[in-house]
Amino acid sequence: MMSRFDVAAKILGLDEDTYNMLKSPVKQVLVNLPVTMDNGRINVYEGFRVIHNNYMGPGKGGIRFAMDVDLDEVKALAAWMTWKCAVVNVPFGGAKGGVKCDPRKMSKGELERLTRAYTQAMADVFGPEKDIPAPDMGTGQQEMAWLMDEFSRIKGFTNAGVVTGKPLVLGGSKGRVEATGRGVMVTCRAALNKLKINPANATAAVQGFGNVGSISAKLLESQGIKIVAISDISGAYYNANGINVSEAIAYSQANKNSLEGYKNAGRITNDELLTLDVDVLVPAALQDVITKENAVNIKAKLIVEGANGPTSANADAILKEKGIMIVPDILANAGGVTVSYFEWVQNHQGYYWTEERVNRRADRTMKEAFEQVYQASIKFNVDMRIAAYIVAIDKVASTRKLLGGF
Ligand SMILES: NC(=O)C1=CN([C@@H]2O[C@H](COP(=O)(O)OP(=O)(O)OC[C@H]3O[C@@H](n4cnc5c(N)ncnc54)[C@H](O)[C@@H]3O)[C@@H](O)[C@H]2O)C=CC1
Ligand SMILES: O=C(O)CCC(=O)C(=O)O
Repeated sequence: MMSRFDVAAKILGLDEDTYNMLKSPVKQVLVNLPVTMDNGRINVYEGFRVIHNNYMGPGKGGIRFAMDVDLDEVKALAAWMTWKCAVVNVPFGGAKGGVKCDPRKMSKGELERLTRAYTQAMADVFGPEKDIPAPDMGTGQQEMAWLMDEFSRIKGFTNAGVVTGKPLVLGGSKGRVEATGRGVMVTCRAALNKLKINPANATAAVQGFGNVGSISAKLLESQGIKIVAISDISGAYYNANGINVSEAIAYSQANKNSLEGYKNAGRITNDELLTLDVDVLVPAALQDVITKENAVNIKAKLIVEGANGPTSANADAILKEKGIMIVPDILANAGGVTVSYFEWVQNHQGYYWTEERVNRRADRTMKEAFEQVYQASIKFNVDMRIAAYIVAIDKVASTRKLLGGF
């Protein structure tokens, strides 16, 4: 995060005071969460919440349940949220949370107790006008429902706007589940258009088959793009004739959210998927999967980053040299936070929008953001990632100057 920030800040001529204010998080909270397990023992989990910045509005960002979460990762993810919200003009600052745990090895009851313990510990941090969490890796609608319930109990009244990505019956927004993948599809189409590649003749490989990966694959397929490879933590699956994504989703759902044993494709590794001869590569699982080691072998003409931080900083230069266009994470996956913002607006209005309205507004936001970043890349003669940082840092820095107060 910092290496890209530094490049963009230098091009923008950011003054040292503003640079110093933007580079560090405004708040970092670390908690230990004792949780009674089903066997009666107590496990203590480490939890984090970082608010990177709140100049543009309350903190906003997901909660990650994963074994490798640590403070450094959450700090980077929170900063990315600041830049992401600015790129799509969502009036929020950046935040992120995490709990070091393996949700796949926990029962539903254990996950509920953990989510409630985390919410209790963060009750003074969260708030609809302060810091608004959402789902990220390892969490989804159910965790958001528990979080809303626990927060509402603590505050003594129903508080829907404290969290987004909720189930519809609790004040969730239509279109939020699909929003991140939809944004990937919209920005992918915009990029293919610039590259003069017809989607009907294009092939794609998608890494990760959770919320972002599976829906990106499904929506890219709906645009005529042939999905030749998909993957999840169990491995990667390749079929040169195209994978039927709806069928793969149904298989995964019936198989405890795993593609393990998926038969209608040959087995390859997650690393092999990244270097397939395809037009579009969508990394939609983990960070740092595209490295300086494998970047030289990447054959895709376009990378659309569904995941946060999938490309390491030193791989960028190699990809640029190879002429590969990247739609960077802070643009490509911003459809999720855009519809989270719409959800928060609907919670405040107490009036709920149709799916058609949500999608139309989100698509427009994503197309406009793509074009703004694309134009900045031409104006400053930089790649799309640095252009996105330039657009975002400029907005946040100008807001800081208007706020004054020093
Ligand atoms: N859910 C959302 O709305 C948003 C998510 N993101 C980012 O997208 C990425 C994926 O998030 P979600 O889809 O929400 O998570 P998820 O938990 O729904 O799915 C994660 C997927 O990654 C796979 N995976 C895990 N370890 C893997 C490995 N070593 N190799 C290959 N695949 C592996 C899992 O099997 C699963 O299919 C993360 O980087 C997240 O921060 C970004 C913006 C919004
Ligand atoms: O929907 C949101 O508020 C944030 C989602 C998120 O964590 C992300 O975009 O990385």
